Amino acid sequence: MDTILVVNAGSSSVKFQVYSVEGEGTLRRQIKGQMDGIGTRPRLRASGANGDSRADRCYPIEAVANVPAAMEVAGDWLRNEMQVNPLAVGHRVVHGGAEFDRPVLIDHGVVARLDRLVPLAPLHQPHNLAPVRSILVNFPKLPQVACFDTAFHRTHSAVADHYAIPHQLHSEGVRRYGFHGLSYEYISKTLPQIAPEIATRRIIVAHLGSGASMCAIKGGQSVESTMGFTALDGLPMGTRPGQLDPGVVLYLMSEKGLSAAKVQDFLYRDCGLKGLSGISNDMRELEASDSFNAKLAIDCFVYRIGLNAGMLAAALQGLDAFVFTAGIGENSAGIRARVVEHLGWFGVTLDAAENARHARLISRPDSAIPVYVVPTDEELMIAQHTLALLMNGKSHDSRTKRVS
Ligand SMILES: Nc1ncnc2c1ncn2[C@@H]1O[C@H](COP(=O)(O)OP(=O)(O)O)[C@@H](O)[C@H]1O
Ligand SMILES: CC(=O)OP(=O)(O)O
Ligand SMILES: [Mg+2]
Repeated sequence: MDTILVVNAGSSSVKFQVYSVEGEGTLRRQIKGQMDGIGTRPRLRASGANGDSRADRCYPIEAVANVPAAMEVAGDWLRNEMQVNPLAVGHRVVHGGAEFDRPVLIDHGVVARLDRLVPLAPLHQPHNLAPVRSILVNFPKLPQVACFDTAFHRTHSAVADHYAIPHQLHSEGVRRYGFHGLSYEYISKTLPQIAPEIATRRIIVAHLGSGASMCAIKGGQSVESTMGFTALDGLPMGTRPGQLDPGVVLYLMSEKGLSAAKVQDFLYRDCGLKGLSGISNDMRELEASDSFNAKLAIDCFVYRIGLNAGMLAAALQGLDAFVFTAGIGENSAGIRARVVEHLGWFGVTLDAAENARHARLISRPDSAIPVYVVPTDEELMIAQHTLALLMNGKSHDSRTKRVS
């Protein structure tokens, strides 16, 4: 069977899918799995084509302490127990910089150019590139495709993409890229089937996972994102602070004597829900906790989502729908209810029963706008892009290029 393997390394999980390639270039999912809870409660779960369980294994925290360890466990399982021997591999690569505005076939030159972006995504890019390199060495003939989190946001206006800093820095690439683009692309492509009446209108999508961001989408295209140059900006995340006065960074360096490397580590690993709560970066643990600081962390998280919704509604000049997705957005009825409360000023009302059962539409009929829960599928986007590049030598979606 001809298959495509998709690898998606996030900040707290490694997700993978295997698709068979059938007649006329149709993709059929054969295996879907993930190792999540990395660093807290590592668990490998995978299912087959019919949703049948293929694996459900918990690991001691020290056995899967980080993303590379998770990748190794998942890779061994796919090779040795599932005998996966793919035709091509599609990778999520978080940062495509100014150069990569669409998926690309990988060679050594591409890897070298993507390697230069490691400082702009230190929590992800090294993990994204590690399997790419290992496959290039061990299976040099196996086609590999890189699909970027940043690409979907290349439709932003020049105004949205500029920081108010001297133009020279913008030309060098210091600009607002935005991330989670594969997830937003999937939602944007899926909405015409599930909610055609709003699909081309003004939508905020809240991708609330270990990394979290929100995207303003109009006419199916990204117009604004809460994330910028790096995946540090915007909402508080599992271990990242989100929006932070740059003065705090100066203070850490000049008054606390932290080196640039220490500040980087601090901002990517010690802040966000973990830093605020002092307990965990994992929303499940915070929701289960009675601690004052766990509650504070959740309060800050939902408050900032509310604030950023106002900002994105301004970018869209109105709002026609709100969509929740990713680990927290898809699974936590409690957080969704709290966020909708913050949208109450706008006339948004929640159907508590539908929210509790994770229905697709969770707002009441009298709500000012509908609120949806749409499970994301970054891996399907990657598989489609990978197949399109294999078949045509071009990307699945040649998006309108930004004019700037
Ligand atoms: N049932 C749940 N309730 C609350 N939070 C959940 C639930 N399931 C997953 N999550 C949260 O989702 C987050 C992981 O989301 P995910 O989108 O998989 O992140 P990433 O891709 O960045 O690793 C974690 O904070 C986890 O606690
Ligand atoms: C860009 C980013 O934050 O990704 P993730 O949510 O997968 O960590
Ligand atoms: Mg993710």
